[in-house]
Amino acid sequence: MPHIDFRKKISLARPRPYGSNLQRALESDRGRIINSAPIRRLQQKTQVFPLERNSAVRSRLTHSMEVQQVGRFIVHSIYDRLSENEKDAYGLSSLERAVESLVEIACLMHDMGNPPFGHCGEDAINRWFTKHLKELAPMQQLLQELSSETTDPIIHELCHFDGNAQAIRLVQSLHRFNLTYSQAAAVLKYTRPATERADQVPTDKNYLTKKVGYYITENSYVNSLMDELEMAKYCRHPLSYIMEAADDISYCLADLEDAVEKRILSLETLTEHLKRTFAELEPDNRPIKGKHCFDRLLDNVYQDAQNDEISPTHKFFIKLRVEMVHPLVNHASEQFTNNLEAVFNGDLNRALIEDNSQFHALAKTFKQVAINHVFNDPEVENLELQGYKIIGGLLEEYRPLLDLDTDTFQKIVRGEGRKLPVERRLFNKLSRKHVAAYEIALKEEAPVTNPTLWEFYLRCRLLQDYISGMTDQFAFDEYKTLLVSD
Ligand SMILES: Nc1nc2c(ncn2[C@H]2C[C@H](O)[C@@H](COP(=O)(O)OP(=O)(O)OP(=O)(O)O)O2)c(=O)[nH]1
Ligand SMILES: [Mg+2]
Repeated sequence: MPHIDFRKKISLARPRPYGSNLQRALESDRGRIINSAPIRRLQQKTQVFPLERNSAVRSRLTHSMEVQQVGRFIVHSIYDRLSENEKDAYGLSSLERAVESLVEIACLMHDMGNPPFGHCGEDAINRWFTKHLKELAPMQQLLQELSSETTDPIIHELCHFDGNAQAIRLVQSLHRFNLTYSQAAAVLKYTRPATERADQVPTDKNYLTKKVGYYITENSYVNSLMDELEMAKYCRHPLSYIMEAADDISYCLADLEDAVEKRILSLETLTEHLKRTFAELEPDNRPIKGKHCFDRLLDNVYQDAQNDEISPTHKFFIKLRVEMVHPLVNHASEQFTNNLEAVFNGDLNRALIEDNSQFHALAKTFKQVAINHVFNDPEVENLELQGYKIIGGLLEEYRPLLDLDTDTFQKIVRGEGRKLPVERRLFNKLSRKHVAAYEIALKEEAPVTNPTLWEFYLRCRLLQDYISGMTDQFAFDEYKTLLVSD
């Protein structure tokens, strides 16, 4: 086995270096993230149910805290699995606290770039740009002047807004958190630059690149991070696999618990759906390592819950979590150590728990039941349609800013837009932080040679930053305010 030394992947290096103690550096990363506005905003962002008023139902923040807990658990399980000699050989002996902290904070951060209204928020941004980008006045002009080789990657990128790429942008360009590269790399879930199409990437990296990972504005940052941590092109940081597994394990159960809390499913129908779906995926229904087979296990959990006089639902999910989280965590940690070389190199082209095992079938069962019986609930779909309307409507309202030519927009930025009363007022509503990032990027060396294209790209990004940074409630309120006359 080639040399595996985790000290190469877990280090003090950061864009603006300081200090010499790894533990203190990571404490400082923790502090900056926990005290940050993007983390606080997760409390009003959709996990599954948009604009949810029932506070017992998960927001992205409560979900992220649960992911943190599972992430920690996987780290402990990995360390328990390795002998002292192995830990020494892999450079992991003195890194347990560091790994635990990096994973916990990566888990807390993993959704911070997600827009309001969850999945449909991302989709709504991309639908709007796909439909309208080429109609915007500056783009029409650029399409006439420049070759498609120059414009295509930029168009591709602006039509592929992604919450994961936005998290990297928040870390580097919008908040300048100056995190250790190791901390940021643990959140870098996909490794494809947004200017590249999925079919341009080698097939042995197709999972790692199935979605865009980072934008052109963070390209040089990600290149430095990859150099510093010896990550090859399209490869990941090993700890990102743990963050991903913790997310998968957490939400597959939590989404169903929320559905029961919202009375979309009863415990009885949920139990039936789970049994039926698992039987389709695993017809031989073998006992789950050291436990009963899934049917029997579910029956026991269900019966126990019925005997609880105060809260059968609470009891059901506590028991189900105990029964499911342990095997799934053990499986994730086993996959991590069994595939240590590929995980270390970041070229394991799949998620840890997605290995066609019985555990994979378990996680898939929970996700499948949510897809078939929760996400398509009429109430959820109605709220999502509202989400589409709100995001699309907001972008439409801000469209006048994207129709201006560079010089006119620059006048507004300089406060000289008196003759453009609507555009000036719209501009004044944008976040100063986002505008500052736009202005800084314009002063720095441009990765795109045509200055008009680059400015227009940054202006579109500015709008995407603003809209995606909103909470569900803020987006809804803004929409009502701006469309008051309609
Ligand atoms: N309402 C609704 N929720 C969904 C749908 N599909 C997935 N979800 C939920 C399941 C999870 O709680 C959560 C996952 O959110 P993410 O946007 O982070 O997706 P995921 O982590 O699977 O993908 P990623 O690789 O991070 O882009 O969204 C859907 O079609 N409708
Ligand atoms: Mg995600």
